[in-house]
Amino acid sequence: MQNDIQEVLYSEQQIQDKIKEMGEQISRDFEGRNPLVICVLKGAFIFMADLVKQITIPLELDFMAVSSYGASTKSSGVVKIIKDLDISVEGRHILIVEDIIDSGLTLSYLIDVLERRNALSITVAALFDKPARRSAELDADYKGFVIPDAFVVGYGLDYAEKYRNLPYVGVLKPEVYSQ
Ligand SMILES: O=P(O)(O)OC[C@H]1O[C@H](OP(=O)(O)OP(=O)(O)O)[C@H](O)[C@@H]1O
Ligand code: HPA
Ligand SMILES: [Mg+2]
Repeated sequence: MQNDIQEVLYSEQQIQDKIKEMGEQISRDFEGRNPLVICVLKGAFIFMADLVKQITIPLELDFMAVSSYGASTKSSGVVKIIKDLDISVEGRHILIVEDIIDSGLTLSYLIDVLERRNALSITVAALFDKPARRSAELDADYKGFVIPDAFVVGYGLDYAEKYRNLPYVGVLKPEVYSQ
């Protein structure tokens, strides 16, 4: 697995330090709002677990699974809901937790769905932002790292379902996906 990585972008420690800062800021901003924190599976599962441990105010959490990449490094453009939420978003302050915003299609689709379900407010926390590839106009309210235009894996992020369990985030060697 390590042999398929061209370069480590962020170490486990750098990621944890950033998440601590994000959690502190979120705790201050959401005081008294009992947010419903939504994890966008599968990619955000590790970030979600680490982030909520750094949030010190009461919250509820739920999970939604969406997919648009499959075994490709480019978005199919079609976002599919694989698992929907259990808790109603109506009248709730929502914090969407995403691992990465790339084209922005997943997030714009999700925001649209949650607005139509009458969420009171929708805020986004994304660990990685890859602005070079954006086709939908949006940005995260809480952002970890802005990354270059490369396909990254690890810390929840996959290529064809592999590499999610790497504790750091790195750039995948192009020969791994172009062969
Ligand atoms: O901004 P976008 O171009 O839409 O890309 C970002 C989305 O793509 C990935 O999910 P993916 O569809 O690969 O599903 P996964 O989380 O199960 O890997 C990632 O986890 C984000 O949810
Ligand atoms: N890596 C893994 N999954 C992704 C990426 C990426 O760079 N962009 C969107 N989904
Ligand atoms: Mg994926």
